[in-house]
Amino acid sequence: MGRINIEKLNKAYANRRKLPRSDESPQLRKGDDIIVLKDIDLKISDGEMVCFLGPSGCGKSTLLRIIAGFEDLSSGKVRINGKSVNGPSADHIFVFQHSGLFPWMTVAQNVGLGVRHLSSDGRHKRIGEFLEMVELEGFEQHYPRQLSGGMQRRAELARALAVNPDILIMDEPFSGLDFLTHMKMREEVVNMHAFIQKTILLVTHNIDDALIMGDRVVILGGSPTGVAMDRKLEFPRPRNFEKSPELSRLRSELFLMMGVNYAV
Ligand SMILES: Nc1ncnc2c1ncn2[C@@H]1O[C@H](COP(=O)(O)OP(=O)(O)OP(=O)(O)O)[C@@H](O)[C@H]1O
Repeated sequence: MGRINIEKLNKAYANRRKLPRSDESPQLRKGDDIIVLKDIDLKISDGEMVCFLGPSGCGKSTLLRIIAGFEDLSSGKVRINGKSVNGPSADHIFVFQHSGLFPWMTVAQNVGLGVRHLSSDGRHKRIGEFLEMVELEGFEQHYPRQLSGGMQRRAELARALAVNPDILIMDEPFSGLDFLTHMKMREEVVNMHAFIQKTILLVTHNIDDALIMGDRVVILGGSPTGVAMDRKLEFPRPRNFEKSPELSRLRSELFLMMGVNYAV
């Protein structure tokens, strides 16, 4: 189960830069707190795919790091399945990283990392299942350097899925991929989500990705950052902007919210 409850979450970092302060324009001094996230309230249901959008530097990654337990919050509460987060939990959460494969291990060994507790047969079966899901059967004995960038990303996805986490955290999972691989990977994540029904938190800069993939889109914004928009996406799948005027209208609305007048 992957239920997340965030209440009145605040996060501040100590300012390490020394800035001048004049009476006319008081500025932040070294040691003052910089508030990054303010009063974030979110309830995420088990199995929901939530896409987070927001301007660069607004605190999307910080929020996910706090949920994953890698970072402390300054005040407020984050609960996963009713329990307060106190540090990373490998049982519940898997953070999908690109370039996360170990180069000295084969694809099968990399994918099998999180399932070492299974018997040899069980491990073999699990590795096979997920390599098949990401269409990498036949590449078990390859090393990461022998795979294309897109194949490496799919192997990383198989590794994340093999762990069978309650919550999968993906911070810009498609960055650096070419257009077609990006589209394919996006489709794979949507299909995979429909199949495994796990909670997925995905940070992206790409409005189309959020609208095509998410069960819900959360836009972070403002200064300090709060939840600027939280919208359920109840559009049927596969989603298509051309066939759904309503989805297309929402797309234009989001582009405007992000400061772009003409969505292309
Ligand atoms: N360890 C840290 N110490 C001080 N400030 C930090 C630290 N980590 C992040 N910040 C600041 O917190 C803010 C939010 O950073 P974060 O990386 O969460 O933003 P983001 O929305 O994920 O950005 P991007 O979209 O560019 O990846 C930024 O202003 C950043 O400089």
